[in-house]
Amino acid sequence: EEKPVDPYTQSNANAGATPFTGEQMLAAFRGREGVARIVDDTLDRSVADPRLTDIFRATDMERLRRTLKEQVAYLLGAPVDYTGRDMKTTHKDQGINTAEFNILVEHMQLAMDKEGVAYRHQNQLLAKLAPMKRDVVTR
Ligand code: HEM
Repeated sequence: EEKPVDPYTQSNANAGATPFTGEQMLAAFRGREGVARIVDDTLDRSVADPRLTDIFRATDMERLRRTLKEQVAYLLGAPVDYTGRDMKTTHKDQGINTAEFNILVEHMQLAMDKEGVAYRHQNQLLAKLAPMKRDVVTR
């Protein structure tokens, strides 16, 4: 069961970028089921990584898995709303540095490889996520 969070205004703008148009990108990620597998695998790898374990110690993983799946599906053009918080509010007290940001991206690349997502499509998603670094990295 998810833990309650402080009230916030729900908006797709909280996803931090505008989605791809058309159905091609979502198809390249094997649809919402592929996205779910990629997010679960990325988070499994991240939580198990001794370089990141401490960061996720207090995290409601059930909520993170749900909202990250929504966010990625939304950005890939799926007809779904992102119901999570914005990237700046979410990460402001996490103390994440650039090295840790890059490690999580590497885990996501491995997860996308495992799902069989072509590099061209992987890079298109990563290019959309990259500018969020300024809201995620605080030290
Ligand atoms: C562009 C990259 C990233 C995206 C798109 C992203 C996305 C998200 C989302 C959607 C949430 C949940 C929002 C909510 O609860 O409403 C979240 C929370 C969180 N993220 Fe990220 N994240 C990114 C990078 C990172 C990195 C690099 C780390 C650590 C290495 C990280 C650690 C966390 C933690 C610990 C939480 C839970 C915060 C809490 O417990 O309140 N994130 N992230």
